[in-house]
Amino acid sequence: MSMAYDYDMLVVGSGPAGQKAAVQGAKAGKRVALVERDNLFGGACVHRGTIPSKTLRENALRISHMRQNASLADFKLTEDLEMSALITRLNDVLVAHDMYMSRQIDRNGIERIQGRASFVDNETIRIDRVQAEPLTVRCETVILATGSYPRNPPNMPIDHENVLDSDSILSLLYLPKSLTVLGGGVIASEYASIFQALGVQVTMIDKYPKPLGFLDQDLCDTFVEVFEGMGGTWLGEREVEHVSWDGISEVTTECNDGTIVRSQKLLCAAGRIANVKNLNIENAGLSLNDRGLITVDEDMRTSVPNIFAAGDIIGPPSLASSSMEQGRRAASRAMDVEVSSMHDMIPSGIYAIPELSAVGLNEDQAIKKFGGSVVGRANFDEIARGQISGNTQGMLKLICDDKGEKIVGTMIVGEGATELVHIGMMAIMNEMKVDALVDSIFNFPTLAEAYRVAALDAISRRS
Ligand SMILES: Cc1cc2nc3c(=O)[nH]c(=O)nc-3n(C[C@H](O)[C@H](O)[C@H](O)COP(=O)(O)OP(=O)(O)OC[C@H]3O[C@@H](n4cnc5c(N)ncnc54)[C@H](O)[C@@H]3O)c2cc1C
Ligand SMILES: NC(=O)c1ccc[n+]([C@@H]2O[C@H](COP(=O)([O-])OP(=O)(O)OC[C@H]3O[C@@H](n4cnc5c(N)ncnc54)[C@H](O)[C@@H]3O)[C@@H](O)[C@H]2O)c1
Repeated sequence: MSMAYDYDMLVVGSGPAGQKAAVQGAKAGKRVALVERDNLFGGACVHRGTIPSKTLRENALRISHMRQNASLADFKLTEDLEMSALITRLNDVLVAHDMYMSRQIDRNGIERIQGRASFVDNETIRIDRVQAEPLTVRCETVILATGSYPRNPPNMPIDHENVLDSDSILSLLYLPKSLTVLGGGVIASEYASIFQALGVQVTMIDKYPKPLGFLDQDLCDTFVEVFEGMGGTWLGEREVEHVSWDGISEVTTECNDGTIVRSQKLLCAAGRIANVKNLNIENAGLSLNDRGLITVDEDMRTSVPNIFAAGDIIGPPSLASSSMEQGRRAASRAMDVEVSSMHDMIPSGIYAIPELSAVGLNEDQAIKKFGGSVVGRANFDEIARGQISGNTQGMLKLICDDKGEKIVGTMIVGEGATELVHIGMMAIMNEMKVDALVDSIFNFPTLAEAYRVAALDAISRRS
C-alpha cells in the first residue's frame, strides 16, 4: 500500500455484498476496513429482510401444520397474538449470525468502523461516528455495498404503524385481523402468503394479471390457487391510486377500476431502490442511472475506476446469494486476483407458502430458444414422501430441449422447492441427459424422487 493511503480497500456496508468483499480483500493480503452505520453487522439481509422474514415463515408453517392436524391436538391460535411471539427465535438467530460474522471479520484482520460514510472525493471518505469525532480516510479502492431501501410510491402515506413497508412490517406489535398487500413481487408474495397462513385476511393488489409473473405460468397459478385456498384474495390488473388511514382502525385502498379494499393494516411492497442516501456520490464523480441504480461493468467496476459496487445497489437480481458473489468478485477484480467469469445460472428461491424455486429456462423461454420443448411433470401427490408429509400441492417441471434429451430448466412449487432445485441446477450445469435421472437410484421416500418421475414423463413425451 502506498503511504498516501490509510487503506488499500474501504468497503461501505456490511450486508452480504460488503462482508464477502472485505473478506476477499483481506485474503488477498490487503489492508481493509469495513464501515457500517448500524451497530450490528449483516445489513438488510440479516436485520430487515431475508433472515427475519424466513424466521416468521418457519413459525407460520408450523402453525398451519398444527391447524391441518387439529384432530391430533386441541390447537387454537391465541387472540391478539403478539408478533414478537411469532419470531421468538429471531433474536437467537441474529445474535448467532452477528457473532459468526464478527469473528470472520476479526480473524481476517479487517478493521471495523461504525459510522456513516460519505465521499469527499473518489479516494477520500468521511465517516460520521456516533459519540466520536468524524474520521476522514484515504483509500486506494472503494467498494460500495450500501444495499437498497423500499420504494414508496408518492401516494403512499407510510407511517410504519398502519401503512407499512417491508423494512417496518415486522415491527407490528400484534398480528392484524386483515392486511392489504400492495404488490405481486417476491416480497409481497412471501409476506401475503405467510400472513394468510397465520390466519390474517390478506388481499394482494398488483397492476399485473398474476403475481410473480417472471416465473413459469404453472408456478404462478399454483401460488394463486394455494393462496386463495387458504382464504386470501388476489386482485390483479389494478393499480392502487389512493391509500388513506381513518385515524382510528382502518386503512382504505382505492384502485383505478373503482375497487375499494378496507383492512386493518397495509403493506407496501412496490420494489426497492439503491441506497445512496447521504453518500454524496457526486463528489466521487458517480451518478445513478435512469433506473436509480449504480451501473457497473462485468468486473463490478463503476464509471470511476477505483470504485466498485456490488449487491442491491447495482440492482437485479438483488438477492443475498448473488450479492455475496458480486462482493467477492468486486474485491478480487479490484485486487487483480484471478476469478472466473460469473455464472449466469442463478436460482430463484421464493419463500412464500408454498415455496417456489426455478433455475434455467422456463417452458416459454425453451420454446423460443429451441423452437420447441419437451416438459416432464411430477406432482407431489404422486410421490410417496409428498403423501406422507401432506405436501401434495407441489409440482416439479423438468424443462428439456425440443428433442426431450437435454435438461435446460427446473421449475418447482411446494415445500422443499428451494432445496430440491439444486439437483436440477447441477444437472443443467453438467449438461446431463434426462435419461441419467431415470438411471439413478434416489432415496425412498423423498421428494427428490419427483426428478425421476418427471424424467420418465419427459421421455414418454419424446416424438
Ligand atoms: C423482506 C426481504 C426478504 C428477502 N428475502 C431474501 C431471500 O429469501 N433470499 C435472498 O437471496 N435474498 C432475499 N432478500 C434480498 C436480500 O436481503 C438483499 O439482496 C441483500 O441483503 C443485499 O445485500 P447488500 O449487501 O447489497 O445490502 P444490504 O444487506 O442492504 O446491506 C447494506 C448495508 O450498508 C449499510 N449502509 C448503507 N449506507 C451506508 C453508509 N453511508 N455508511 C455505512 N454503512 C451504510 C446499511 O446499514 C446496511 O447494513 C430479501 C430482501 C427483503 C427486503
Ligand atoms: N426470496 C427472495 O429471493 C427474495 C425475497 C424478498 C425480496 N427479494 C428481492 O427484493 C427485491 C424487491 O422485491 P419487491 O417484491 O418489493 O419488488 P418487485 O419489483 O419484485 O415487485 C413490486 C411489485 O409492485 C407492483 N406495484 C408497484 N406499484 C404499484 C401500484 N401503485 N399499484 C399496483 N401494483 C404496484 C409492481 O407491479 C410489482 O409487481 C426483489 O428484486 C427481490 O429480488 C428476494
